[in-house]
Amino acid sequence: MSEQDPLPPLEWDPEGVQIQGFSAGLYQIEWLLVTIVILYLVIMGLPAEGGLGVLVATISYFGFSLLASRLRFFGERQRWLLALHTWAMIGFITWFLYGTEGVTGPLASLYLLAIVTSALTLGVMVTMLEVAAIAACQLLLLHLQGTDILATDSLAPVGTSIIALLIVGYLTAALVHTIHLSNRTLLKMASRDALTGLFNRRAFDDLSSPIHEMARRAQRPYCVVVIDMDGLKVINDTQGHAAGDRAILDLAKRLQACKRSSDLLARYGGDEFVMLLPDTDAVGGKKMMERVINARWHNPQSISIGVASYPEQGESFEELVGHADSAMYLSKSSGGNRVSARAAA
Ligand SMILES: Nc1nc2c(ncn2[C@@H]2O[C@H](COP(=O)(O)OP(=O)(O)OP(=O)(O)O)[C@@H](O)[C@H]2O)c(=O)[nH]1
Repeated sequence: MSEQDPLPPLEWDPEGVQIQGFSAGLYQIEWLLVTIVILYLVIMGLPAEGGLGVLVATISYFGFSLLASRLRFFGERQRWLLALHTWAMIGFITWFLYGTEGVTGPLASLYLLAIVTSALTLGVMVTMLEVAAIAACQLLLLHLQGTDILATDSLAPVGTSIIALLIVGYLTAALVHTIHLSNRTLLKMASRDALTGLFNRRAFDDLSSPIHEMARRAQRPYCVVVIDMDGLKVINDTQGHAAGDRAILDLAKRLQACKRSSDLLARYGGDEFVMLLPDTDAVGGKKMMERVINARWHNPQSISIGVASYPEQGESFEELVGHADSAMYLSKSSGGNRVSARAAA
């Protein structure tokens, strides 16, 4: 049996959670944009020329944003939906500036809302692409206003606003990237056991909950297994704590090498490990753990194992952990290095 990397893949998706969490903020930004536009129109009045177009665009954009928030687009955590929102924002702002002839005025800073939204969620590349698109839109608007876009005087205000967008977009995207990296590190630290690199108890309990839910819905079995090392205290006392640590790490590697990729393994604390075997009934779970006991392994530690299976031996995950733990103590009191299964409830 070959030894494998004891680190299972990180199964959470912090980026996806971040995108989903941002959806509420996105609607606030969109409504802020609509509020500013409506306030402007109330104070300044509709432009004499093209006023109807501006009004229709504002109402359509507000409708789009409202519909998107009601339909809960971001339940799927998809980036392209966010990109669609930012491009729609840029389109609406461009149309509004066209209608109000405000391309060189303070209203051009509305583009910041789209750029910040994009930088927070879509990364540097997309944000820079959007800045370039905004520059093209501004030049087009100047051209449509009859300005010579090659003249230095007309390029200066566009250049100033584009540089501001570049700085804000780049810095925001870079900061978000750094925060994202540190979130990953924190998540890893919070979900892994430092000695073995396996999931810790908190992560195991969190990851088990959807597996239990799926098994309940599909009426499929699964097994919870508790594994406890025999005699670790003696190793610690006679060979030192470092030898005890090595024994724990070695058992982690052995369990990792014996399990299937779909099985969940964690260090529950001290010398206790826990496994969840999806789609496995009581007979299969016991057989699998007997294979672990009998696996050819250099210097194998004696271990006591308890197995409890869903749904025969418990309706809830917590109940199964309790039963697997009692079965493990049965193995220990019977001499150790064996597997016991909880009798059907
Ligand atoms: N080296 C080391 N020892 C640990 C670690 N965590 C817990 N222990 C020690 O492991 C020992 C576990 O003691 P017990 O629960 O009596 O387990 P045991 O000696 O294996 O005895 P039985 O479980 O009854 O077979 C304690 O002495 C703990 O201090 C660890 O990370 N490293």
